[in-house]
Amino acid sequence: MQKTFKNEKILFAEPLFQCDGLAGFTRSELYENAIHRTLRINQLKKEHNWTQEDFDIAIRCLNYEVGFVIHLSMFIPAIERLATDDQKAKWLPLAESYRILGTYAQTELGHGTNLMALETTATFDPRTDEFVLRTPQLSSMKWWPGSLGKTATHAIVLAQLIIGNKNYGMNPFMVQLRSLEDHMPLPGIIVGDIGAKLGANSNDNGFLILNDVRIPRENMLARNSKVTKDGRYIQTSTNKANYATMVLVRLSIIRWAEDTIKNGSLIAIRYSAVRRQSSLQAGGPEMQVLDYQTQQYKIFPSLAASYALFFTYEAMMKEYEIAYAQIMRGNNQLLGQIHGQLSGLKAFASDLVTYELEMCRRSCGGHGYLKASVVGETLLHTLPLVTVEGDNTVMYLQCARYLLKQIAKALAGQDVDEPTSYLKKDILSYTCPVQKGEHCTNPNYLLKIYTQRAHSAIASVARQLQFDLESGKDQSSAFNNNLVSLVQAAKAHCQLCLMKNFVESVSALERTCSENLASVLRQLCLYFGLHGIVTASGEFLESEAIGLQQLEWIKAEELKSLAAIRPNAVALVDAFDLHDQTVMSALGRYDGNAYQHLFEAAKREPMNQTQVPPAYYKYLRDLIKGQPLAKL
Ligand SMILES: CC(C)(COP(=O)(O)OP(=O)(O)OC[C@H]1O[C@@H](n2cnc3c(N)ncnc32)[C@H](O)[C@@H]1OP(=O)(O)O)[C@@H](O)C(=O)NCCC(=O)NCCSC(=O)CCCCCCCCCCCCCCC(=O)O
Ligand SMILES: Cc1cc2nc3c(=O)[nH]c(=O)nc-3n(C[C@H](O)[C@H](O)[C@H](O)COP(=O)(O)OP(=O)(O)OC[C@H]3O[C@@H](n4cnc5c(N)ncnc54)[C@H](O)[C@@H]3O)c2cc1C
Repeated sequence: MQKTFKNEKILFAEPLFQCDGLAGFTRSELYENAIHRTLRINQLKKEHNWTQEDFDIAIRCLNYEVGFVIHLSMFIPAIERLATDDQKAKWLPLAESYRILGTYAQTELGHGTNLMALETTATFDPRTDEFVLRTPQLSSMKWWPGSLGKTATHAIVLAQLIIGNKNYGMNPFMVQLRSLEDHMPLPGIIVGDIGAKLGANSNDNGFLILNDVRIPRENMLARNSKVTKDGRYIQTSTNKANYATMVLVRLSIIRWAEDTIKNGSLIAIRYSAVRRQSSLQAGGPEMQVLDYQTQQYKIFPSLAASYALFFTYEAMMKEYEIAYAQIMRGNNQLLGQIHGQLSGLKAFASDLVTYELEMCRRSCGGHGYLKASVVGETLLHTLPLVTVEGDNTVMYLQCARYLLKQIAKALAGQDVDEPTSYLKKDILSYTCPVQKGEHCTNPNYLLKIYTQRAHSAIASVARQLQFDLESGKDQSSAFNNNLVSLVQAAKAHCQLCLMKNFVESVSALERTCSENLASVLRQLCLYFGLHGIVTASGEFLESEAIGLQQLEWIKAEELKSLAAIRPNAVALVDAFDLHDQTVMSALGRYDGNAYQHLFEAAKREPMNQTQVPPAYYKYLRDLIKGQPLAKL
């Protein structure tokens, strides 16, 4: 599924990219190693004439265990999206050649979600033609930005623009943090690392205090708004245009989520094919645990999610490219649509994979708790995806806000955006397409069920909001009263998007691939659809997209499809074409020698490098020999 990386052999021939050693690394070593890796990939890019796409795939092959993540994923894209042509000409070549190292400093100790409430100020001083940047109190210090702690020489700082006594809202400013001579913080800047995290510890997420730091007026990134020498504020685009970098990163998170769940499902499925435990027949040979229906029930959702997210990322990438091209030409017509879609899908994708990865970990039994299994490590690395780039609840609510606008348009007989075109249908004329058991095997029927459920969830919360407003509640309490239903409506829309992308992509592939392959993909798509209905059955029933009889058929078909997927499960994860060095798991190796690799990993354990541990001489010797213990 991943475009085969023709240079994989070159990459993994280097000891630097052989990951087995990372487990015993300290934070400093992880940090240094990550930087070393990115610089070496850059050298390889030059040595072998790799394209930017090759470079990006190399980073994915290394599971993003590289340095300068925010420099590459936010700092450079922010310059591209928020700077004028002159500013781009000045900063992009420096950033692209790593002569300046950047971060995106938006979140503060006191606020991450509510951007309007950010406290950092950039006050224009017309006497010197400068902005004065200030974090006025403890809660205003920047807190979290990746690479800020120890690496970044520059930051794009998001701050409230103040001219005279007037606040013109959040705007981006290029601020130099450290000397390019000796890397020391510049005057007025206090900067450091925020401390160890649950995962992603190669990254130096940092804090930043700005004490009246002066930057030239030209350092305000001025593609969307600028300040003239005489202190006039000129806005050339919507104030939301400065949020453009976040939209891109939300798209990247869908891909990140896809990559991690592919790893998880691959490890769980390969290991479950190797692992034998018990038997259903007395005295019979022990079964591969993958043959237990319960094991399939635990793991196949992650297999199906891997493919669903792959197709959804591809579809969203196309939508994004169209929107981005328009936006860069100054046409913001698609801004609301792409923001609404990507905020919901970022949340849905990250929710889905963090849940399923834990299922993958559990399916590996005790060995899943070993670092060498890598599933747990992957989960820890993936957990922040539900928070970064907008907490998921808040992102669902952004998506819901978009859906409410769309349904209002539909009800008023106006045109709606293509991804919400289903809202134009007559919701009352729906009849469930599944009228007998065998109808459940038609993915297009399931798609109709998903559509009705999403439509109904959105219509229902829109009605309830209307009712609350008409009963005298003010706007904000009416909204607060319906937040849970709004999130549910957004989830229903996102789940429909995944199902739709899956069904449409498989139909498109059917035209070009063999019937054997097509039928395997159709089966997986069908399973994805059935499983989604069963896990949210309450909502599907409540929306009357299905009745109890349909649920019974769908449940039965879901179980049947587990058995149908089983013979192809290993091939379906092999098809991800992931190198052992990418997956890094002792349990999920291509050769299936899970036990041998686990033992090798144990032998490499630093604790095993001496037979007798230092603690023996300190405590154990006297204890074992019955000697009185020294005062401890
Ligand atoms: C959207 C908000 C929640 C609210 O914003 P406002 O207060 O301005 O909204 P309003 O309610 O007034 O208006 C809503 C209005 O605006 C439109 N809108 C909102 N956002 C956008 C947008 N992006 N584009 C277009 N339009 C937008 C919306 O549609 C409404 O329009 P209408 O009025 O017409 O209806 C906002 O405050 C918000 O977005 N908050 C979230 C903040 C956020 O996302 N911060 C991100 C900080 S950077 C970050 O987190 C970086 C993460 C690292 C990413 C690396 C890749 C992931 C890897 C993670 C895994 C390992 C980690 C390794 C890296 C590391 O450690 O760093
Ligand atoms: C690993 C990692 C890397 C990061 N990298 C960066 C970076 O490079 N640059 C950067 O600027 N930031 C970065 N961040 C910060 C990140 O963007 C924020 O943490 C994120 O946007 C969430 O904001 P918050 O922490 O303020 O959460 P909060 O908003 O405080 O959320 C706390 C709780 O309140 C709820 N809540 C908040 N507002 C609402 C609302 N309006 N309605 C309903 N519920 C609400 C949330 O759902 C959540 O349950 C990073 C964070 C992490 C964990």
